[in-house]
Amino acid sequence: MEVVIKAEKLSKAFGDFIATNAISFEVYKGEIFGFLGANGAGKTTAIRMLCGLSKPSSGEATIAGFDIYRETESIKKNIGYMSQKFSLYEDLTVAENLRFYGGIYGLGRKELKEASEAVIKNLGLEQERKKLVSSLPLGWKQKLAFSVAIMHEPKLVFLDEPTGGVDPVTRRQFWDLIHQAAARGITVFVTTHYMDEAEYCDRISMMVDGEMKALDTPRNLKKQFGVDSMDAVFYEMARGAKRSD
Ligand SMILES: Nc1ncnc2c1ncn2[C@@H]1O[C@H](COP(=O)(O)OP(=O)(O)OP(=O)(O)O)[C@@H](O)[C@H]1O
Repeated sequence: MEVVIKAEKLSKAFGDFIATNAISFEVYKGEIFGFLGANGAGKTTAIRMLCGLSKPSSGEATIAGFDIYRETESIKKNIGYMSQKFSLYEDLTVAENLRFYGGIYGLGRKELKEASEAVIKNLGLEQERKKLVSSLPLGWKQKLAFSVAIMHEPKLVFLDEPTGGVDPVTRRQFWDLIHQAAARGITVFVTTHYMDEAEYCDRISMMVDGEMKALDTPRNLKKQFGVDSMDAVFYEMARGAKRSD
């Protein structure tokens, strides 16, 4: 299996406080990897290091084979990123947003046109292409934002609570898009607070107080804890946590 993320004892301290404490794990090509943990568990800090945005205090990691200390430019070209706070330009149309971001990702004219058409068709936005993004429902904006984040076919996409605030049906549709991307070989690294979503991941890791306390398939984790839902696994893991953010 091709390793897309490899982290070894990756740590980040802010003064005396260790936000992320010696986490080690691997994520494979095309895998949907859930990165769970209560607020303040250290997820965002870890993602920032993996994207090459923040220098670790210690430890090693590679993303698509590139070193997170020395090859951050190559990492940026090979990843996509979307968070709940990531917003498209509300005062640009759907088509203009696609053109704008495609340009930033360095797509050529022909590639950009093809990729934009593919997104519009896949999301069924043919009638909306000339509408301002501000006029779209939140769920559509999120689906569009995700599609934009993978327009350049990155090896890996980071999704930081991508579905916050939308209803279960729309979340389900969003996850269909995630599965499509993974089936094309894009690795998906996703944080969520929704435990129904955790069930859709191939493997789940659980961060507690900066440490990675569990890493397995949802099925094995439920078995390990003798419970029948990811909700119960999460509760069992998080209830001993000291941090409350
Ligand atoms: N720049 C910083 N300086 C000091 N402390 C920080 C800094 N960034 C994060 N922290 C602390 O590190 C801990 C982990 O924060 P982090 O944002 O990584 O958690 P998280 O798991 O992503 O939580 P959330 O789900 O709320 O985003 C928190 O206690 C936070 O206050």
